[in-house]
Amino acid sequence: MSASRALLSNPHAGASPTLARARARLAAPSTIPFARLRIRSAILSSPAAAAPVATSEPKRRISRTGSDASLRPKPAVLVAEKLGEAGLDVLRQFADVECAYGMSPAELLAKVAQFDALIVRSGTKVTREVLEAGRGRLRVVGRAGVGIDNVDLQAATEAGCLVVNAPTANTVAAAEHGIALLASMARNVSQADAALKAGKWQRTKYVGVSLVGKTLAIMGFGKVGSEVARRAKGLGMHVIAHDPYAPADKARAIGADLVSFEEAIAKADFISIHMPLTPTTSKVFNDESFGKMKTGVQIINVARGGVIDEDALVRALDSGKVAQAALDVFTAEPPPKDSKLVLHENVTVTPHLGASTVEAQEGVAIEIAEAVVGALRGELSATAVNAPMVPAEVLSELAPYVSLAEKLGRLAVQLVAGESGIKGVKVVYTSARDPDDLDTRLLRAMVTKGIVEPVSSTFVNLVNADYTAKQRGLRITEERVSHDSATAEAPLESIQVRLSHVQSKFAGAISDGGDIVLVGRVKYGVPHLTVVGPYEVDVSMEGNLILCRQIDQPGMIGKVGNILGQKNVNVSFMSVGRTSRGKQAIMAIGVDEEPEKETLEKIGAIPAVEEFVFLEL
Ligand SMILES: NC(=O)c1ccc[n+]([C@@H]2O[C@H](COP(=O)([O-])OP(=O)(O)OC[C@H]3O[C@@H](n4cnc5c(N)ncnc54)[C@H](O)[C@@H]3O)[C@@H](O)[C@H]2O)c1
Ligand SMILES: O=C(O)[C@H](O)COP(=O)(O)O
Repeated sequence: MSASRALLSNPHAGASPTLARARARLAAPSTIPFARLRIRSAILSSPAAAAPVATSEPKRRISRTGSDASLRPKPAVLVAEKLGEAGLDVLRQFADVECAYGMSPAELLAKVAQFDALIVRSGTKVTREVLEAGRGRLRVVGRAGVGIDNVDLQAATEAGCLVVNAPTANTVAAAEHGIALLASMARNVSQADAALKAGKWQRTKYVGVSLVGKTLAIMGFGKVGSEVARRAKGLGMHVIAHDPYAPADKARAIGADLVSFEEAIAKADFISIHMPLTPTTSKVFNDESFGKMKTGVQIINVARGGVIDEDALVRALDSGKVAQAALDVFTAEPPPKDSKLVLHENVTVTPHLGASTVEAQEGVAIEIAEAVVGALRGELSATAVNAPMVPAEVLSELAPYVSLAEKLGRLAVQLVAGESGIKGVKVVYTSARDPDDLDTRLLRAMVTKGIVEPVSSTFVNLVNADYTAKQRGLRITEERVSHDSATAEAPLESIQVRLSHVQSKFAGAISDGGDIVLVGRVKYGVPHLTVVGPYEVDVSMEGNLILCRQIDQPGMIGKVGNILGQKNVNVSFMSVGRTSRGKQAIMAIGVDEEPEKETLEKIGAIPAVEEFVFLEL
């Protein structure tokens, strides 16, 4: 069995022979490059043992953890924002803890190199500079909360620094804050309160609207959104939800109907936003979407400010299209003092208080403290959001398959129709290798990454993939098919990703069994897409892809190529697959850049073309 396989084995199985071998290899510094040893040490070994302190190391405080470890310094943890006492207690049992709240960026930069771990909330920017300054010592960043948009994950990964968060402990607090804003906004509580304190008794001016029987649209049906839905049902509201990736049965169980974005915003009396800030959701609430809402709609946002175009919201409030908004989060935090949005008379604001309850802060503090201590001990973390821990030789063999697995997942999720939730994912590996010689955990993780990351703020890696899939109700099953080949040189022949019983925005991707099916293989080290639904194609998975289903007839390649060529869109690959001559065919076209909407529409307007879809790889 190869060493690479050993390192992909279950890390929790401490006594397993594979892990023992992996550890033995790592314990032999003469054969392991230092960088790899350091990466590994962040996951499995005791940090102090794995990274002995050089005598020249500056400012390292030495305190003793007991006779057994009398030569080991305790790790040092810097807590940069208010953390609950229960969490601090957990940390203090293991590490030297310094709480330095309210540091300026310069103070943080000056201090960070003295610590093994840094804990922040959303108010501290953990920038590339901070991570560079901590390089060599800082090994863990703990985000005491969900959103990690204030941590430069790429820089952390490059610096070999593990980032962990606390994704569950503040869910209920955020949901309760959403409900508080909903009720308070509907009854003008903040405006009436301010007026009365200014001496005005205005009973007629502040007549509110009732919640019972009204339609609430939950935009983003994840942890917080589904808890808001539960509570709104209790208030007698009719709840609809939009989340293209949420399981429909979870929504049904709560009594919410999953609908399209358009339907949700058109039908809602109240809209509550709970989607993460991603390139797709950035400013998704804009002039166009406000225009499609009911006049007098009321909007709550406790997710991230950037999902709303704030200037457009001011315009919608001024015109009366949006009657009121209640906002806990802003594009810039804190927002400018003269922000028209914050000062608008029909807007209720709170300073990012969603997670700020006594209970949530204690819960988050414990959740993050345990995650940070575990990471410092070198254990695998269920809430790691990055983890550069696959050794080089494993990656060099699996790298193209890792990329293939992620790209198949990424393509598959983009083929899912807006209203349908993903229920089950099946990954089929065809390989000539003995099953024991192929650990598919990394590949499965990458399929999950491909499916989840385009639609969420979650970062998926080898450590947190299964956890993430479970959290999202994604059932991933795997099957191995033996490939009768003379050589087992290549680890895999092909990978198939199958999304069961979903609707697709591209009917050609649906196989006979009603599933979205994609198959890919590695050719000359490059991932290729080889099957879409029932069609065989062969297209390199680089850049972007246009899939086009048409009646099989001569001249189609020329027509499509011409349209793209006229618009200077470079075609990298083109492949046609068909079920039988003269019937339907699929054209897979690799393009270097995204064609303009009109160019794609021209392709769609070719009479023989039945459907097309543009996909980002
Ligand atoms: N105000 C606060 O203090 C506070 C507290 C907790 C969470 N949050 C924020 O709330 C948001 C949700 O948190 P969560 O823990 O529920 O996350 P989550 O990942 O559990 O849920 C997010 C949901 O949004 C869905 N989604 C992704 N793209 C979408 C799209 N284009 N349209 C509709 N839905 C889409 C995802 O499928 C997922 O189900 C995050 O941005 C988080 O940072 C804020
Ligand atoms: O993402 C989160 O967890 C919330 O936005 C809370 O942020 P906070 O920890 O700064 O309150």
